Amino acid sequence: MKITIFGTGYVGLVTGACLAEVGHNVLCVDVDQGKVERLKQGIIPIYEPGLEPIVRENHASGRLAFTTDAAEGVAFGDIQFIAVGTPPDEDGSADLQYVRAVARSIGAHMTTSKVVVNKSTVPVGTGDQVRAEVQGQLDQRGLSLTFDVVSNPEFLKEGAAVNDFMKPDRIIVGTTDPHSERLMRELYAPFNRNHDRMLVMDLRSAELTKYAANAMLATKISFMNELANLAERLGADIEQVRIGIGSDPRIGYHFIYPGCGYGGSCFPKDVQALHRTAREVGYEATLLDAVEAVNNRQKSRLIDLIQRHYGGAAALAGKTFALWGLAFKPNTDDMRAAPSRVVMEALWAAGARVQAFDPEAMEETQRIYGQRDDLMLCGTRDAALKGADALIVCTEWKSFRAPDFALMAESLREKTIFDGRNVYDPQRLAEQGWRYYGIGRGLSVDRP
Ligand SMILES: NC(=O)C1=CN([C@@H]2O[C@H](COP(=O)(O)OP(=O)(O)OC[C@H]3O[C@@H](n4cnc5c(N)ncnc54)[C@H](O)[C@@H]3O)[C@@H](O)[C@H]2O)C=CC1
Ligand SMILES: O=C(O)[C@H]1O[C@H](OP(=O)(O)OP(=O)(O)OC[C@H]2O[C@@H](n3ccc(=O)[nH]c3=O)[C@H](O)[C@@H]2O)[C@H](O)[C@@H](O)[C@@H]1O
Repeated sequence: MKITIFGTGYVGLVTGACLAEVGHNVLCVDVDQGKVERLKQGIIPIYEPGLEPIVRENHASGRLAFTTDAAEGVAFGDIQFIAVGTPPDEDGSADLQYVRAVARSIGAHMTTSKVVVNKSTVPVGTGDQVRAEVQGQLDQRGLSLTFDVVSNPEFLKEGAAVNDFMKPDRIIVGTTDPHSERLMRELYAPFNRNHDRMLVMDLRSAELTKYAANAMLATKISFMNELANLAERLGADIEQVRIGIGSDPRIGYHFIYPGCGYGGSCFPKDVQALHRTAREVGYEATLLDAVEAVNNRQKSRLIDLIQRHYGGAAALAGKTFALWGLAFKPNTDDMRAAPSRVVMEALWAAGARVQAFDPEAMEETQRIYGQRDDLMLCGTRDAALKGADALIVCTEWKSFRAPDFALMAESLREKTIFDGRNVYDPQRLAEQGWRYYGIGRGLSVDRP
């Protein structure tokens, strides 16, 4: 099939590459000329495991092409995917300007029937707006062409995007039109061989399913972080509690890791946007409000622990901290809403210096913060420790899991670790003379 995808970000590029990989012909359109030029040369703008080879191979085979020309894009695909950003507006609602702009482009250029598939995460009712934008352009051109608007939200995770797309848990398709459903079944047939993963529903339900999934996942995390803070005060260890509750199949072990808060481009913005949508229809979503508030507080948890250890914010001036993990999670270079940023910025505000290392997000950190006297980007994990007062872990990259603690003790000025992801064993470290602070590990810290 011939597919056009508007937007070559995490979702658009992964979708394009994976659809081409199974044999479809894909044209990706982006307004960012530099990005399109780099993609044509096989340069991938993001770090995403497994993405580069499939982009290169399918581009070379001619099944995956890139352009900035919207008219060319609209002419190409029977299916027109919208996969552009929906960032938060000032009031927390989703900013739909990019989605609307693509819908207008489609209406402005189409000359034959199309199925417009929205993959961006959008508030309930956006499908109607997309339909109105396309129709508005057709009306202006005096054309009467048939088209359908389908919702097909994406559930991939950064860092595992290719695998998630190739082996989806479910494929949500929001349409009541039989022709669109047939087309979507044909499109996704290669991903649907083992058993039927396609769930067809009305468009509004599909739009809400996406927010419901992200809000539920964010709720699990905030719940665990709330419990972690409680465990700390009660002298319990949240890691034991996590395992204890995870063994109940109704709860499960997945996605209940406490930490220094959830980040990334989606949970923070989607929880906010759903909260905003609720308000618009006269419903106060108390739970969503709490999920967000707990997360915002959690991102400062490491700073609270650090201040407590040193006896207040003023005592941080002149100190140097080694910081491992800048990306908002492992296996990505994405730093959008990363907890590390809250930690670094608070340390700088208190007059401390940071020696940071991340396996993939160093360039992104440089791009965001530029050159600063109080930030040293170090080439290796171990180099970041040299002469620092203590270590802070913000992201649980695999290579941080089993460091040589004896060697670390020689590099650091004090044997102190602030572990925002509970990677290490407090008992073992205590035996080796370390001062260890984790999240919700009441046994390892002085109780207030
Ligand atoms: N990042 C993720 O892991 C996931 C994101 N989503 C959702 O998917 C949507 C896209 O997210 P990302 O891929 O992360 O965004 P992104 O910000 O990485 O990429 C968006 C791309 O769209 C391009 N663009 C903007 N206007 C355009 C236009 N008129 N025509 C063509 N291209 C245009 C931008 O230049 C950019 O390259 C969002 O709604 C997001 O919430 C959904 C699931 C996972
Ligand atoms: O809509 C989206 O964009 C995507 O958002 C999330 O994916 P992503 O943000 O890439 O990453 P996650 O693995 O979900 O992690 C999000 C944040 O939660 C944190 N987290 C995750 C799991 C956990 O148990 N505890 C925890 O603190 C991570 O450290 C990270 O900061 C969802 O998992 C995807 O299904 C969804 O498609």
